[in-house]
Amino acid sequence: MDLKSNHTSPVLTDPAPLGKSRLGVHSSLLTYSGSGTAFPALLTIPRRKNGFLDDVRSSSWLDAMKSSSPPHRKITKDVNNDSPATEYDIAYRTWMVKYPSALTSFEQITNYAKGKRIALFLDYDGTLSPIVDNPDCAFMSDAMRRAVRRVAKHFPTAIISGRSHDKVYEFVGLNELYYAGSHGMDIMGPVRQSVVGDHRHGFQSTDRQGKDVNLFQPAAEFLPMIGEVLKSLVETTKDIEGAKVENNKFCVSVHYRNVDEKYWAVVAQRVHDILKNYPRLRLTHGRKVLEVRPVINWDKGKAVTFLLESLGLSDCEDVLPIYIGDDRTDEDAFKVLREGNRGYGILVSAVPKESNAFYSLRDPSEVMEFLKSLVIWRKSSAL
Ligand SMILES: O=P(O)(O)OC[C@H]1O[C@H](O[C@H]2O[C@H](CO)[C@@H](O)[C@H](O)[C@H]2O)[C@H](O)[C@@H](O)[C@@H]1O
Repeated sequence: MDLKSNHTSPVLTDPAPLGKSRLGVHSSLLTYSGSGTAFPALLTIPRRKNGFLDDVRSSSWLDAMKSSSPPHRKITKDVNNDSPATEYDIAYRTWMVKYPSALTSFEQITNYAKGKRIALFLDYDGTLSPIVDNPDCAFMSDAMRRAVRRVAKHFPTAIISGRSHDKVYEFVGLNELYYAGSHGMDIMGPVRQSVVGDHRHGFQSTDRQGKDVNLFQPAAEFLPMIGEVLKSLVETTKDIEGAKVENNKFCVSVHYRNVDEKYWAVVAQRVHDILKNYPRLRLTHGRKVLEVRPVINWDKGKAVTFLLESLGLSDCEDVLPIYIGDDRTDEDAFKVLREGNRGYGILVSAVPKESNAFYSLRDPSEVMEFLKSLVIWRKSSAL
């Protein structure tokens, strides 16, 4: 694949081929065992001549869909309490040896942060707001909003979300932050002439308060294509009960959280069939969501690098970026921080999973506790 290595253009010149590498789909098909009557009357089953649903019936595809958002489990927090530790508790605690809690390791983190400027990057869904069935109702609590507002007073803070920029701003509603929507493909950052000049996708604008800002939209040319695909996806999933298509401006999310598991393969197949016609778009798995996005060399990791540059905080020994996120797409940011030995990724997860993060937090309530602790630490260290 020939990437334009020039930092100014993240657009791929040679679209990735359809198939395994692009869609994560294996060619080995599982037999479609259900009959037409197993589906609701409204649902048209995409059938192939050989009686198989192709591609997406592969076990890896469905496994990825199933494992994309494990059910929340209660962890026995207190090691000394009376209830016996379950196998799951033990597995989680073992996992935490590798990814220690950012709360219990707080002193270690702040010791390292002494004399450094912390830059904070936060994912939204599953990090600042709990995962809920209806994506339109993923509100963050007032207490969390206060915690984010306070932390942003002390450290430059940005939200990097898969949602559209406008939607995530609507949920968070704080003007003291920087926002990057569409997995970092729609960034509103501080004005720094050199950064705009360096990037052909950047331009100056004003924010909601009339303040000068830099906008960076590396996938701008994909807007018409995304609009077209959005329409097709809405149309093709409209008869699947519970399926929901969300417009994230430069990306499209197809939610299957509320679809009966028996029909997940149908959702995947329909999405796959549409995307066959769009080699410049790719599909990634989020938490019970299929995310359609442009094939460009840009992700949350690149967005972190871009924002650090915009904030004048890149290549500074005295800067410690901390990124907190729960999703697969956050791994790109964790990786950038880990590989560059630049800062800490903190994975929000209640279940053990492999990650490029250094630390972990169990859920948004622990994220809030961590943010509050940062503020207390900063205030006390300023005395
Ligand atoms: O990068 P993020 O801010 O984490 O956004 C990723 C996706 O988050 C949202 O979906 C997820 O949260 C929903 C609300 O809790 C939940 O219903 C859904 O199952 C999750 O996948 C958002 O709706 C997507 O568009 C984002 O891509």
